[in-house]
Amino acid sequence: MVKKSCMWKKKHRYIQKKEMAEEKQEVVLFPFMAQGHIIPFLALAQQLEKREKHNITIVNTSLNIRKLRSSLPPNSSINLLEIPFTPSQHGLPPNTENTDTIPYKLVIRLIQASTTLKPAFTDLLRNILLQNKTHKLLVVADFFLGWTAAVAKELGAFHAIFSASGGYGLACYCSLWLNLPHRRGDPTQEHLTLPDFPEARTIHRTQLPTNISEADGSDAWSVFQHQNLLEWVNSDGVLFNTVHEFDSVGLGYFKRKLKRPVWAIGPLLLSGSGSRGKGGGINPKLCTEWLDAKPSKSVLFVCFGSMNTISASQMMELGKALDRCGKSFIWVVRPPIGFDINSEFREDEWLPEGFVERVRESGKGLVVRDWAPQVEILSHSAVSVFLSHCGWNSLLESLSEGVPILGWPMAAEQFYNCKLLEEEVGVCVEVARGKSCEVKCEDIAEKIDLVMGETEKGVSMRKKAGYVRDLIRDALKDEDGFKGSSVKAMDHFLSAALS
Ligand SMILES: O=c1ccn([C@@H]2O[C@H](COP(=O)(O)OP(=O)(O)O[C@H]3O[C@H](CO)[C@@H](O)[C@H](O)[C@H]3O)[C@@H](O)[C@H]2O)c(=O)[nH]1
Repeated sequence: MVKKSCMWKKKHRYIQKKEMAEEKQEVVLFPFMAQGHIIPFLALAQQLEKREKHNITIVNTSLNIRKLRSSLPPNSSINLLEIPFTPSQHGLPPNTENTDTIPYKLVIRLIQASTTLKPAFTDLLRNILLQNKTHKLLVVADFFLGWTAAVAKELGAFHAIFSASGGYGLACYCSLWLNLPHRRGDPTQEHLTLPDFPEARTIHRTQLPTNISEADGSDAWSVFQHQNLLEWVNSDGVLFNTVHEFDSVGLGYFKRKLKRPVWAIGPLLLSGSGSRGKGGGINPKLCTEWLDAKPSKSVLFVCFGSMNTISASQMMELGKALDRCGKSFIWVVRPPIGFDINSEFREDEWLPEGFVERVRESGKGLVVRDWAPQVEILSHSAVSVFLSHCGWNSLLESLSEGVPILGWPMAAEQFYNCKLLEEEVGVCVEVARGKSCEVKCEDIAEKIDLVMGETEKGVSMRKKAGYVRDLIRDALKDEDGFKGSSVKAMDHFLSAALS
């Protein structure tokens, strides 16, 4: 009898819980299939989970869902839903479901292929709506998935674009796509201005990513970007993984263009990056132990994000520069451009002679293959400066810890992220530009010395980076009745989505 009543209570509690869950607003998050996009989406999901007012579902293709599952704690209430996708139907190698396994030139194919997910995504949303009593659905989708806005609109759901990039960088990038072409006509015209974003002042031709400098409006990238940006007008607003205090100019561009609200809710940061990427690399514990043995603010961290790499000659010069400047470093390496990104790393061929043994024996450096626990590294007190490709997540992770940046932008909006942080915020020095520029080891070493040493520039950058770290912490503060700008923006966004 006792057993029976216990079972009844359990069942009753289960039904109650289920009913409560059904009354919550459904939130469907749909990142583009790239680590630099999935990671901040996951951080957003975790932040919404804490509010306990939503049923949260992340949608993606099966391999990405598998990876996401392994990075969620077992007690997480976040649902993961697979959407069918067959890479070979789109001319992609088998198992290509994420930009981290393909060379940059195939990225556009994956982007184009993502538009074919529309029918399956529509069915998935319909099913979620059918199962939810409140019929309240909020869809948050990646800026590359503009087509999802029309789908949400048709189903009566609230839709927001989520940008994993910052406002300023994305404003320059979008403006360039909207004002094509930029191919070299007059060779004396080295500088461009953006007609709808004059705040960026001038952009040098070398700051154009290859796909933009070659675009003529009819190539695959142009066609996609144009269509995608047009679709944004169907959305109810744009969420940015950024901080209003240092990115208001770029955010203003989108308010003006779209006449929609824009919410700066960042930085959305995930910890435990060791388990969220491709794996391999280095054991995070080993990495921390190595850093523990280093003096405070003495280590340079070098990493170019989840999908970029440099040319073989640039890699060689960077290796020589690290040798020459004598600073301690952690360098995440992957095969240079033109070689299979998933192949063995040939240190004898791509790095200076004896480099790996030399740094291992002297204890000066750690050369990590493929993937390192970046967030943990940047938060270690031994780290002084981050040599980065200026992907927006990397920059936010660095600035959240007050670590200044040596910028080596390579693609997409990275050139303008670097420009913002160098020209407007003062926490970055550009060390090189692009994946094909000629670099000299002595120039790189000189810049490393400049920012890591006790130079006027180095001291000022470190001071400013500390100031930006405090700004970021304030933006995220939610205590004693004080709400920082990013917390407030999240509140405003959610109340708009519910109303
Ligand atoms: O060894 C590594 C390499 C990367 N990461 C993580 O991977 C993410 C990389 O993101 P990001 O720095 O933004 O670089 P990308 O992967 O290149 O990001 C793409 O997406 C970004 C957000 O839209 C854009 O700013 C970039 O231009 C675009 O290349 C970060 O969270 C890193 O912490 C690691 O944890 N370990």
